[in-house]
Amino acid sequence: MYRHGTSRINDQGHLEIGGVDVLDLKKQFGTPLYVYDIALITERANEFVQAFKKRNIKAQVAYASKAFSCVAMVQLAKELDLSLDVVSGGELHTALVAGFPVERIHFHGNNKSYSEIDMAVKAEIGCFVVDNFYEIQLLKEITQKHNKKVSVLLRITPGVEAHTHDYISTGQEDSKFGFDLLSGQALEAVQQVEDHEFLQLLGVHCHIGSQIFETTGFVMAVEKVFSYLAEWKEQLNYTPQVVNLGGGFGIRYTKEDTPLPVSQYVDATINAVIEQSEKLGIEIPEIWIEPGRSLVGDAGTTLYTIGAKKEIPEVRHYLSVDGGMTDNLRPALYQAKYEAILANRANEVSQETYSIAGKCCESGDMLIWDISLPFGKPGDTLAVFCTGAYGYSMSNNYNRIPRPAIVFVENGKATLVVKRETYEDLIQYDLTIKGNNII
Ligand SMILES: Cc1ncc(COP(=O)(O)O)c(C=O)c1O
Ligand SMILES: N[C@@H](CCCC[NH3+])C(=O)O
Repeated sequence: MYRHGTSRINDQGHLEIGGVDVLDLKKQFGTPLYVYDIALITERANEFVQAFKKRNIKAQVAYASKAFSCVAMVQLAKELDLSLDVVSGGELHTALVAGFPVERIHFHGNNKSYSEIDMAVKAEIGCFVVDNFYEIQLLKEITQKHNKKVSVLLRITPGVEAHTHDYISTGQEDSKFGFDLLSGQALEAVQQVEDHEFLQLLGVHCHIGSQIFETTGFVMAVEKVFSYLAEWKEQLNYTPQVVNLGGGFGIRYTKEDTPLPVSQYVDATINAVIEQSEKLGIEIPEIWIEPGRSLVGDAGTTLYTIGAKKEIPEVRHYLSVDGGMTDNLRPALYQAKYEAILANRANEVSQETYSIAGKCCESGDMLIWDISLPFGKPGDTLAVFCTGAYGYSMSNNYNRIPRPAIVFVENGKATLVVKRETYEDLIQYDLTIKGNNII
């Protein structure tokens, strides 16, 4: 077993995370269950923060809460001195309820609604990452209405294609996100923001994609951004206070993945920003980044109970679990790969190649296509690793399956932070038809 954070096999041959035997977690909270290793999230956050501190660079490390948002996670991000990236009214509401310092909240999104912007302006959040002209227009109206100034970063599409799955690369020119550079849209946006009394232009933002294993894309993005900053300096005498390079730092899901140490990503971007600033003759701007997956991905493990088995001789051996694409959409959406073990017999030798099926009425609801495990039987506990990012946050109720509970584990203690959904929760918005009356 590859060791993630505090995970280990204990004397009973069970998987243990954060000093807690996962079979005790199963007994107490049931399955499927998302388990988060808090020491590992803390370690990752510190790695990012220290990588900037070491270089004496002014920075903000904003946790991209789309990766995993719930009140307890946002509270943890606050404790870890991170900033917070939100992309919707819902994520913003979670942050406000969690008491996250508003000045460190950054609001993203390619189609923020009037009411979402209104909510954020009233809350006096730290900055808007503005995506398009419609949003500039809404911001003008809403800031004027409340007589409040807001800080703005302009999101641009740098035209850099990161080597990742098509659906998760966002920096290429043909993207729904951000202002286009080539056509002059970005320059026009700078002018519009600069000219408005309630909008303060802090700088630029770009994000080239997700699950990236090399530094080249980030360096190229910096070079591209600065080539345009040169133009803006010359034409508008504008220099940025902040350059935000987004998130996207890859993690190890399986042995095919080869992520770099956090400091290597950070150092490469710092070096590129310093080099380009010197070339341009401007003060080094603050560098902001937005890691999501790399802060919480490998800290999450999902526990399932194995139920049905189906053996098709010489074709495939299926093991079905009590969750699937409802709690982890990534295999179905991106053909994402995961590693897993039998958590109740973790020392036993693998004897069989299995395919792990979810319980949804969907042939594509497969969590893992091929994995070697000891002989599996109903009641065994399967632990799937690295499910901490975009698992719970993309979970759904397909087939009216309730969402799992979430526990945080640390120093031998487990804390329930999100309750398991119930069947009653599932029908809470349903109205009953009686005769012609909906009640
Ligand atoms: C603008 C922006 N920032 C940050 C992130 C977080 O990315 P990741 O979870 O890959 O670090 C994303 C998602 O790709 C994003 O779109
Ligand atoms: N949800 C995606 C990443 C999208 C990142 C957000 N821009 C994933 O699971 O990998």
